[in-house]
Amino acid sequence: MNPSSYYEPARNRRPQFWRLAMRCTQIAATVDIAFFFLFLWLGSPILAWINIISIALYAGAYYAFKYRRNRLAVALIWVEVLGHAALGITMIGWDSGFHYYLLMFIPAISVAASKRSAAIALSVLWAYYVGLDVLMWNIEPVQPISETALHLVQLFNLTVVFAMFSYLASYYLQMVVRAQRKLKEMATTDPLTGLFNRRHMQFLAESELARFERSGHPVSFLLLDADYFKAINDKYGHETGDQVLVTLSRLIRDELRTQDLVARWGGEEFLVLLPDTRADSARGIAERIRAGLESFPWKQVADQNLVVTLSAGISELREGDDLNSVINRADHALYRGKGAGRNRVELETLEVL
Ligand SMILES: Nc1nc2c(ncn2[C@@H]2O[C@H](COP(=O)(O)OP(=O)(O)OP(=O)(O)O)[C@@H](O)[C@H]2O)c(=O)[nH]1
Repeated sequence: MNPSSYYEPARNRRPQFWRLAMRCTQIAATVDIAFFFLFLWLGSPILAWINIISIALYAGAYYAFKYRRNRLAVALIWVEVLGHAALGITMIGWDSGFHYYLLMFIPAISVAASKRSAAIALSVLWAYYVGLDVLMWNIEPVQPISETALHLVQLFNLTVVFAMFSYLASYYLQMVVRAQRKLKEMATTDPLTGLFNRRHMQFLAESELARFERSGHPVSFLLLDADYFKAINDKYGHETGDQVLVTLSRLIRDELRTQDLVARWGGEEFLVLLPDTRADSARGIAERIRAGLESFPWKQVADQNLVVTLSAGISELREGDDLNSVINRADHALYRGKGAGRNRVELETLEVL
């Protein structure tokens, strides 16, 4: 158990699991309604009325879950499944297949309980299952039904358990896929701007470098840095600063093609990788971004006086380059632009090579 979940109340942990448990109580109650009619039809009114008790227990469990009394809900489900299995088996025999339902607890226990509690609960479940089996070797069913009817009940139970296991498996698969997607998103994107984060951009850029080595297609890099961003934060506050960064990211993204990659490289610094683009064309793109920012109605974000500009440095990948060298050249060009008064786009120069 990790420390954060230790301090969380048990009922708040794994909400998807409890939602699934609620859905299962609904399904189980529906199955018991079907059982009620099946046993009436088979001429076993006692077994039919046992299902009414089961439906009441599932209804109780459903409302207990709804009002977050999860412990009570789980207790009611245990009572129902253990009781129903024992009654069904002792009344009409082991071949009725009521014991299959006990197996449904195995994944549920493993997911919901801590390791130690799961080990205890699974041992108790195993003992109960085996105990019922041994008992039925030694006694005859109390209210036997015809062999055909017994077969019918077994088929029904088997089908329900198959369907429920399939449903649980697909639900868990869905949950795992969703969690994986979320984790991937968290590992690769910057939470504020939604752009790639620095680490993921490094990974993507390395692949572009490898592609360049194979194909020799041109690749350009733009390093963009907001001007006087500290002053924006100081004057308008950090929250407005954040909004400026979000808007800036959107404006940059809007000027790029789908194959271009853009990342938040640092606090107020962005790196754009332009595949199949020469430095001259990259300059045009950077100019468009710069001009777009200049003409953007920033008063939407803060007040009338907010002005946001950026400086950009450009480099083009050359043979023998690694990621550091090509970004370094863009960085030098960027700081030449800063030194020359900001709100400028500068190309790399040969002396930095
Ligand atoms: N609001 C906000 N500010 C940030 C974030 N990340 C970095 N900053 C701020 O960005 C500012 C960058 O300041 P500097 O590096 O001095 O650069 P600058 O003020 O833009 O000056 P020049 O780059 O020289 O034009 C710092 O005050 C950082 O605190 C962020 O996520 N949100």
